[in-house]
Amino acid sequence: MGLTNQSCGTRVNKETFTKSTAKVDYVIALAGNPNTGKSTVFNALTGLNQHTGNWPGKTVLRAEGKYIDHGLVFNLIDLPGTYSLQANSVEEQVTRDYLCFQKPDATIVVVDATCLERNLNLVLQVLEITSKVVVCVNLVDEAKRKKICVNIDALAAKLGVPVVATAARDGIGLDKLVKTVTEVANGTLKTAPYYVQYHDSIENAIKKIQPQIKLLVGEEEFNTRWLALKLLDKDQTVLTELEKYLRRKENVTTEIGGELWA
Ligand SMILES: Nc1nc2c(ncn2[C@@H]2O[C@H](COP(=O)(O)OP(=O)(O)OP(=O)(O)O)[C@@H](O)[C@H]2O)c(=O)[nH]1
Ligand SMILES: [Mg+2]
Repeated sequence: MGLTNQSCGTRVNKETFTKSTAKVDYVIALAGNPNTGKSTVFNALTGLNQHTGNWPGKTVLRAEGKYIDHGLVFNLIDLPGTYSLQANSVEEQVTRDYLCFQKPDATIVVVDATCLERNLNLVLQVLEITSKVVVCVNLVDEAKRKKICVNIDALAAKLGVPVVATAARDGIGLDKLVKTVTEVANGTLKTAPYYVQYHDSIENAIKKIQPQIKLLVGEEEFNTRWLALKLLDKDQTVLTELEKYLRRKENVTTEIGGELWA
């Protein structure tokens, strides 16, 4: 089945869209290895309702656009292609910081059906940051040509998040992708992500410092297990971003406090 008027940015009724553009109901991130079809998915969903620029302070292209599903407006962010979230490159840092500190309502991880194993490394890393994930197994047409068959249900059961097969260039599977993303974003579809278990010494260290991190950043704010891992890793870039985030939060609280007392 192809895209529907209801779900697709390119085909959505212009009048309906214009009325709703002022508000955004959900923010959705698109992540994935380079060349997996992220921008193809992005363009198919947002059509002309998109704009590009650079990420603040970086020479990395940022594209974002809107689409509508069931009257709700979704802001889609096309993140740079990355093989991991180790922050070894500016692209990896942009993607990791966005997922961690901007906290999108759902994240689509686009993977290549013809080389799934290599792509799953990033999926596992994204799952460590956020549980609100939909895996989009793209290029299934190419996989079929190479006689590769991906067991979508088995993959979903193993990862604990929904998995949707697509051939984005031909618009195949995108309506199901949109529906699944809506369900994950609004919480009607609950996920139970697979977490990598580390060596006992690391797991014990995580247990020790996680409560301290929860006290510092608040329980609901972040995936404190992931932050604990990064701190154990002595990842300075995460510390810097966390400090910035906490400073911003403190300023907002002070401003709100000032308004209340004024
Ligand atoms: N056969 C086939 N080709 C596809 C599909 N989706 C995307 N492509 C092609 O794959 C190539 C890469 O697609 P992009 O959408 O640019 O991939 P990307 O993930 O945005 O790439 P980067 O931004 O460089 O990381 C393009 O030539 C697309 O036309 C698909 O489902 N099937
Ligand atoms: Mg792209």
